[in-house]
Amino acid sequence: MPVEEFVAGWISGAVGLVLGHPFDTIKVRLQTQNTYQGIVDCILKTYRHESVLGFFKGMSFPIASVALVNSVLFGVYSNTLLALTATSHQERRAQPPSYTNIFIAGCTGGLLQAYSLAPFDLIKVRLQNQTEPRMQIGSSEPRYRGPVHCAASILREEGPQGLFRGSWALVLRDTPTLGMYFVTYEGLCRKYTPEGQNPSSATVLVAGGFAGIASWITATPFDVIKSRMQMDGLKGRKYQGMLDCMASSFQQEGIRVFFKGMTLNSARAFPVNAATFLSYEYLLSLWR
Ligand SMILES: C[N+](C)(C)CCCC[C@H](N)C(=O)O
Repeated sequence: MPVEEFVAGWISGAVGLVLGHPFDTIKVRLQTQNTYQGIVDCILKTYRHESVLGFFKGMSFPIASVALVNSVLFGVYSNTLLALTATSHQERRAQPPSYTNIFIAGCTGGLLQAYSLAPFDLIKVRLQNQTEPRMQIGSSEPRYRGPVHCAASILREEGPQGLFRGSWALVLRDTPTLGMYFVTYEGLCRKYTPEGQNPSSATVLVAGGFAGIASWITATPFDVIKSRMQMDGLKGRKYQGMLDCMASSFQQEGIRVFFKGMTLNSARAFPVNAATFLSYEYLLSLWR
């Protein structure tokens, strides 16, 4: 089993993650809190109230877990393709796998990454939604003191299944859209690369960026539901389950609710996934 794929997935994910975190925080706040007028308002309020640090809330767990999550995604993807087509990463330029196989492998990677991501993503979202400024004497204490305290409190108050709140929505968000992610990436690389050659760095950047945008645009409706399910349970239960969350969000806010955070998801997706794929391809070419 090609171990390099797992390691390359990890490092490249971490690079992308730091770049994209401020976008992510604003998005999560817009999806789950109704106190902001829009993107600019949310950025200004966050900055005034919490300084630059506010944008980086909840980042430590994603950094720690991206090793697991991204190595699962890229590792499972590549090894599923290996099982389906009997080609390794290096052989795939000469013998390109079919888009159906790429899609199946991407969905498999997506399904497994969603499960490994669920508890870390939940903690991230809970911390991102704490708007208390950090390290100010006399200001009100936030509910969670940090990621470990957050995890421990959820475990104590809601039991182990509490850590997987929203994971159904997360699985639905990630499975088909990660299939699409790899199909878009491969498709664009093939289109702009002469046959049998490796794609140039510019091609990898652009293909990675657009793969990110395509998959995030389609993932946004379930992303909203996922974030709301994850915040539910904090102050009692508002939703009976995922379907109830969808129905009541729709009733209260109309169809627009499913597109909350779409602009930010797409803006974040380009740099994050361009950096992710570039470092991924670069690392794999080093280890060849
Ligand atoms: C499938 N969906 C678009 C939801 C996630 C795609 C994940 C790709 C990358 N780790 C990122 O954070 O952008």
